[in-house]
Amino acid sequence: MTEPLIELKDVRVAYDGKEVLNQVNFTVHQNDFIGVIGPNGGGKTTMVKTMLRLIKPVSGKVVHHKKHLEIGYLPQYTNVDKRFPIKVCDVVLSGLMYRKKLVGRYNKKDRQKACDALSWVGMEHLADKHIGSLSGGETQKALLARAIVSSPSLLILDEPDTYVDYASEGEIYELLRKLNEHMAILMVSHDLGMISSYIKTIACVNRMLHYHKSNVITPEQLQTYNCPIQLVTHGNVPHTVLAEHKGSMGHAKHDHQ
Ligand SMILES: Nc1ncnc2c1ncn2[C@@H]1O[C@H](COP(=O)(O)OP(=O)(O)OP(=O)(O)O)[C@@H](O)[C@H]1O
Repeated sequence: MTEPLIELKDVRVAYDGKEVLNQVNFTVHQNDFIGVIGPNGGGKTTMVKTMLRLIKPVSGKVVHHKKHLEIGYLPQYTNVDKRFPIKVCDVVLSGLMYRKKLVGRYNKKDRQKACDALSWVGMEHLADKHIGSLSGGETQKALLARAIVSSPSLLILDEPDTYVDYASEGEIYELLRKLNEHMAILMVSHDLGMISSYIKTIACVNRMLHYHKSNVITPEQLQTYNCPIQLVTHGNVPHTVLAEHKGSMGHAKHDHQ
């Protein structure tokens, strides 16, 4: 077993007294690539925000196992104002901002980190462009570069495919596969079919969390985990088989590899 990075212990979260997460016990280890799935409103984003300590649980604990655990985060809805005249490289640099005492005081080393992050996502040639001039997929990659600029131990992505088209999705997931050689990844997705060949394990979140130690899951297992999501098949995008089933939920996948 690899080193634990972050752990939720008996976590319970509520908004205005309404419980959203209950008895969540979950550990992310080094090298993990976990797909977080669940129905709308099941508590996926809430769990992510709890891990990031943006939300305080009503009870239970969030343990960061490293003293300064570096976490890169790509939120579901990003607040980049495209009308704001900021260059792509400055957006990426802003991923280092919280470390800086004064905004804007980036040194040569920071700029090199931003270049490296942009090169990871294949966008170094767009460094001096205005963020507003990028396409949806390019913007998403710039934001991914921002999330990895601090070389985090853990990268958390909340539905990274929200703004990208079908072709760019595969490209982004391939990139994540390479990044996973350097950092653990936890990715919320509504589309298990698309991500199943990239992830290693699955966390099903619907108020409670059920951890599934494989990237192959059946509709019956989803039912047992009380995780009612639809499994949709995708054209010829490579993905592993979601095991054959005879149940009534969703559609079984077929192997395209
Ligand atoms: N700030 C908030 N205040 C009150 N209720 C909230 C807040 N944020 C989320 N909720 C509620 O908590 C529940 C879980 O929301 P959350 O965003 O965590 O779910 P999710 O699984 O990420 O959903 P989706 O798949 O639709 O993005 C929902 O019922 C939502 O309306």
